Amino acid sequence: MSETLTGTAPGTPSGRTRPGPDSEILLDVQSLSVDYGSDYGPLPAVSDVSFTLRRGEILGIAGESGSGKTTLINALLRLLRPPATVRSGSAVLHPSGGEPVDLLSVGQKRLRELRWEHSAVVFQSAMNALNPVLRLEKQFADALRAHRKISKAEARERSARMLELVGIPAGRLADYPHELSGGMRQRATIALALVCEPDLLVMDEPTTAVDVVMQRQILRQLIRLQRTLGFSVVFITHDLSLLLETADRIAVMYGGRIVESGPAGALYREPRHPYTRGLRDSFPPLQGPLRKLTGIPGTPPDLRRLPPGCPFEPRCAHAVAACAQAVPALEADGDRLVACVRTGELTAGAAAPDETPAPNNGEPDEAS
Ligand SMILES: Nc1ncnc2c1ncn2[C@@H]1O[C@H](COP(=O)(O)OP(=O)(O)OP(=O)(O)O)[C@@H](O)[C@H]1O
Repeated sequence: MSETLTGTAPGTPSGRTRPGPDSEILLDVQSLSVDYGSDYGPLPAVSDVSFTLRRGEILGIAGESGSGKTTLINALLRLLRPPATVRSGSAVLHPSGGEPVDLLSVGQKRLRELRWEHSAVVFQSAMNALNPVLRLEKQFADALRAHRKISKAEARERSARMLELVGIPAGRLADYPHELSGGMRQRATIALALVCEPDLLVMDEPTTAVDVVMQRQILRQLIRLQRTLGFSVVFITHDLSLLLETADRIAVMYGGRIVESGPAGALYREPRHPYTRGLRDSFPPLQGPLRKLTGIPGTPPDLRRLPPGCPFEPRCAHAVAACAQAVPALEADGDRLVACVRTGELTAGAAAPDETPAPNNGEPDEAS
């Protein structure tokens, strides 16, 4: 199902103008499924995922470890390696000034042109993404001059501007990565990804390796950069609270599927899928009063033995017989899309959890 959310508020907590439903679409992902080949047969790591990303929009994708987030973005970036196979789907990028292109099937030559110029990525291990034996200036210039016909002086000037945009003095271009502090290296990595001013920035847990204070600084910086340069972001994390202040919309993944998506603030404050609620209550909020952290009982699903119905059913305190029978469709529910047969009842507060939830192992599990 295509995600066409309406009713998003015009502003965000950060003061950015949130792209509305009429904003131009940058990326249109439809029915994407990815399997890993194994001795047990194909393991469905991503199943029937659809979403759209608008120009200037920040989309957060949240879910526990193993929910399929990295596989999803690796498919979009064409970084999947065997035994992974894209089983079906399309991911059409509308690059500025160019023809729409399906990232899943485009030829290698065009793909190389699109990288850096139209899409860039910051990985989990952002700290190690810089080449330790090259000064920053050389790394920035190499990226720029591979894609733009510009002089050395122009490349230096652009690199300096980009570094300054992330709060690093231009003079540090002469430094080697080890001469920067951890937070600076992280920000330099983001600046490098953005040096060719791409339309799309994909970030896979970019703040995992830094402390909470640094996390917030980097996220604020990201929002400032987004406001200045106007790119779109797909931001992946296991911590829903990180997305509250950063993302315009959030999609929550479980067992390879999107189980809920909607405007970030509303989804965080009033989650409709029981898994979204469990994920939210697994991490302390970045701001506001502390909540009791409850975690989610049980463990994420084993892809070799997915239940026939809702993948979350074995861990869900609200599960009823119908939940075990068929995978619920992702359906519109006001400002959201939710894949839960009980969404109406749960939203109205009519349903109490069953007396005895049936988690896999009965132990609270850290959602990470
Ligand atoms: N090379 C592989 N071969 C087989 N299965 C894999 C492979 N890589 C990932 N998987 C499985 O695919 C599923 C999705 O993994 P993926 O890394 O995409 O999830 P994730 O949500 O990004 O988790 P994390 O936050 O830990 O990276 C998991 O069950 C994982 O075990």
